[in-house]
Amino acid sequence: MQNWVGVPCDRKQVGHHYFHMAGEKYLRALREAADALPLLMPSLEPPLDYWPLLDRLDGLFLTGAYSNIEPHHYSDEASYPGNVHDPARDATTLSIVRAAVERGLPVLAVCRGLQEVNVALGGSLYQKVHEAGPFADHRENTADPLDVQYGLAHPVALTPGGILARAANADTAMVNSLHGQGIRDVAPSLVVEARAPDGLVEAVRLDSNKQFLLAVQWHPEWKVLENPFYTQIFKAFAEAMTAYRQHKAT
Ligand SMILES: N[C@@H](CCC(=O)NCCCC(=O)O)C(=O)O
Repeated sequence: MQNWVGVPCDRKQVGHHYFHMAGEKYLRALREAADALPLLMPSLEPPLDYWPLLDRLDGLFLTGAYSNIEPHHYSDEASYPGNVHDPARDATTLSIVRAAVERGLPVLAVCRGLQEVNVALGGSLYQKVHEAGPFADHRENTADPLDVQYGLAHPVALTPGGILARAANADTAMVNSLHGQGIRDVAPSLVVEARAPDGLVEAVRLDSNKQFLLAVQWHPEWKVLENPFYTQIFKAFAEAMTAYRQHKAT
């Protein structure tokens, strides 16, 4: 049986109207590397009541997005001028992450998704990693061709015994890098799964062996089947969803 994965949408204006959308590369990766059925979840405001749907899902997947979480969700700092926000997505994802954790639903989160997981569970973010202390600039050069933007950019050190060290079968891996924000304080219920050479937290998991929740700052969905490490991340998510579905049925 195929696993059903909920994918919260971005809310974006196209022309005169608002649309609810998710990037196709994420949906394809879920189908091709996790053999899952992705189901889009609109981000209306106020948020829809997704509690009954969560009973039917086998997993939750949080995509990346160009928008940034509004800082009032994690600090009293003002947002900087020109910062792009999506308050409808914030309202949807922050509550769904907490609901998913409450019920043990497997979660895989990418880039903005990692930032949402950390904020939903009580952590905080740097609004501009490249202006915060010792960190490198983790942003892509938007003038580069896409294959360069999403190409391997730096190594990450993987926590021994973690989900990612198992997926890579190694203690380091190369990843891409396309983000301006990043984790400042790790949420109390999360542990670090990977760090960049400058010390920035690049991946976290739930500090409990009872539930699969993995969040990564890079983009494993990019050409997922061409990169064995990226493929294994989606396979680990698929295995967790199957185990969860089978347990639900008993
Ligand atoms: N805006 C945040 C998150 C970055 C991110 O998720 N980028 C994704 C871009 C589009 C895509 O590939 O889906 C930040 O800058 O930190």
